[in-house]
Amino acid sequence: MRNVIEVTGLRCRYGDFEAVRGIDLEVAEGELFALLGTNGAGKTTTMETLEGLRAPSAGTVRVLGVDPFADRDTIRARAGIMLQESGFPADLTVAEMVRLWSRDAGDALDRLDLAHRRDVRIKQLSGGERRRLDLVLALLGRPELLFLDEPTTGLDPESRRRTWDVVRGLLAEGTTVVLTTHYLEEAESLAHRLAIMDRGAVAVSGTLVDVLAAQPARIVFDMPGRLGVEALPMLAGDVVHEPSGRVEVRTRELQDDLGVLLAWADREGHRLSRLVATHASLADVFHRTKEAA
Ligand SMILES: Nc1ncnc2c1ncn2[C@@H]1O[C@H](COP(=O)(O)OP(=O)(O)OP(=O)(O)O)[C@@H](O)[C@H]1O
Repeated sequence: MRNVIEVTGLRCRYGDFEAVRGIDLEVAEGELFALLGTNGAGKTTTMETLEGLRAPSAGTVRVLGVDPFADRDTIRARAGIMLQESGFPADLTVAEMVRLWSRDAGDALDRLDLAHRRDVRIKQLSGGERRRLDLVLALLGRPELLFLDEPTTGLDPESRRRTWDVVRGLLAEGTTVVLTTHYLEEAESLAHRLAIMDRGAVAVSGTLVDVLAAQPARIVFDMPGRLGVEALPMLAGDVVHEPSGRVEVRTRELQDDLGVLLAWADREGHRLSRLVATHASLADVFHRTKEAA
């Protein structure tokens, strides 16, 4: 698969302060790449560099085969950009704003549930509606590469799901997407590949599957009766018995340990109430990253 973005040794300075400290990134055609990190980690600075809005202090950046800062025309023609904050003319209506950008809004207003707000002035839109309008505008011209900087901040759960559906539709059509978000479940549901930044550096990166598989999975249940952990069968994972009676098994052998546990419960006639078995979440990976820092 062709790389749409290649970044090597990227550094970005604001005066004496180095916000991005030598990062490497690759984004393949047609994938969704999530750039995650704590506040101030350097995500927006990196995105702005990829979008051609900022020159790097050092390193090389290739986007769609060009240097995005030197060749902004290429980026403008082929990429859609949804910034973290947009400065729309507040007195224009939604329809006027869309016409200003393009003759053909296609069904983007419909897809993002804004068609009924066409004649409303931008200043009268709710925060969530404005965010959806940002996305509509980024989609005009059917870009092959889309930058989404915190696209669902301020959206209610239904609008967020609708936005995810739109993004999934774009991926199915072959669009490449670079996303930043503070909602880890958003990245977990959409990303093929991700990087977690911490204070200007990449702390973790890889495919979503590999990043999650690197952390132990978890089995949680209420210990039956008044049994102690010594009653449990031999498990590969570490067992923690909370005073509340809840047991947590952290394991790299989820399927095997779950099988042993269920066979034991069956044999002994126990019910494991509130049983949950789950692979690691991005939230687990994120917290580990912060603990390790
Ligand atoms: N114009 C600027 N001048 C000086 N420092 C800046 C400027 N813009 C950003 N910074 C600093 O650079 C660092 C990285 O900022 P950046 O906005 O890239 O982080 P971020 O990961 O996007 O954070 P957030 O999640 O809060 O949006 C922060 O410490 C920030 O204070």
